[in-house]
Amino acid sequence: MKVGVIQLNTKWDKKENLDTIKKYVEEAAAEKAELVSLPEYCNFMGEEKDKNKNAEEIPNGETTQELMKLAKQHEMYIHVGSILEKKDEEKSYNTSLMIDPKGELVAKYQKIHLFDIEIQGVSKYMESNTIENGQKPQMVELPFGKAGLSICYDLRFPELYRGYALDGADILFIPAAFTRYTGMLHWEPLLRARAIENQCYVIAAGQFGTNVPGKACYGNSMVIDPWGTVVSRASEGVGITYANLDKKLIESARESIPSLKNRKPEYYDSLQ
Ligand SMILES: NC(=O)CC(=O)C(=O)O
Repeated sequence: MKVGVIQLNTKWDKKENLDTIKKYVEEAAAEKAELVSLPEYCNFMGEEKDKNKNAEEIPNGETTQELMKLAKQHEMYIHVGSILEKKDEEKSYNTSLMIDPKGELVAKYQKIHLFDIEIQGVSKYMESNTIENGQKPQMVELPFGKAGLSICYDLRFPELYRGYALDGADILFIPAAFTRYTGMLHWEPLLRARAIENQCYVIAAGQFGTNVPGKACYGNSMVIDPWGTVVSRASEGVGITYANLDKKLIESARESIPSLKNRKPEYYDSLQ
């Protein structure tokens, strides 16, 4: 399966953001990609006070409707890294979608782990001020195999991905708006670890550059194979990078090093 991973610099202007997405989806269709993956918060990034105003109903909101049309027009899967989904007057969900080539919404995942962190002298984020966390994992069946959905900060919680792998995932989607500072330190090693330990493809579309004044994202969107090799990586800026997923690499990784089969959970499941 050929996938296109779109790296964006999403800002507050939704129309401009959607136009950029359309341009890259069209390019991916011309390149015969079967699936494109978009980053977290692909249609809007702005000040905290504007987030809820830009949240939409799913599937009836403008962004979902537009992307459903686009998927149908180009007969491809669109993995919508995330958009703000309306919850109530106070809060939204940070929600990932999978749209199939008929233009139908086939999976929806709400970010479970919210980015509430403070690095002294560097940055502070309190995603839970504006976002309500999701409460369940979500897998989706693709022609290539099963995929597990997640978003950004979820990457730091390996138990979610192990659960997906044990439930038969071949692909882990990890769209993000990873910060530049934490990205330089942790993005690639964590992504490669998730791919290696679960012997899955990892597809990680990221935001790049400054989206909101004073806050910058790391970019480095990538596809990693089940051996942990980075097979495709976006360069600096906005753009698209492609990779061909090969089922044989999943089989060879799992046959050569059967670590998923060699687990002994009976000895450590009691640890908390
Ligand atoms: N932005 C996030 O949700 C996560 C992140 O930047 C990090 O974990 O670091």
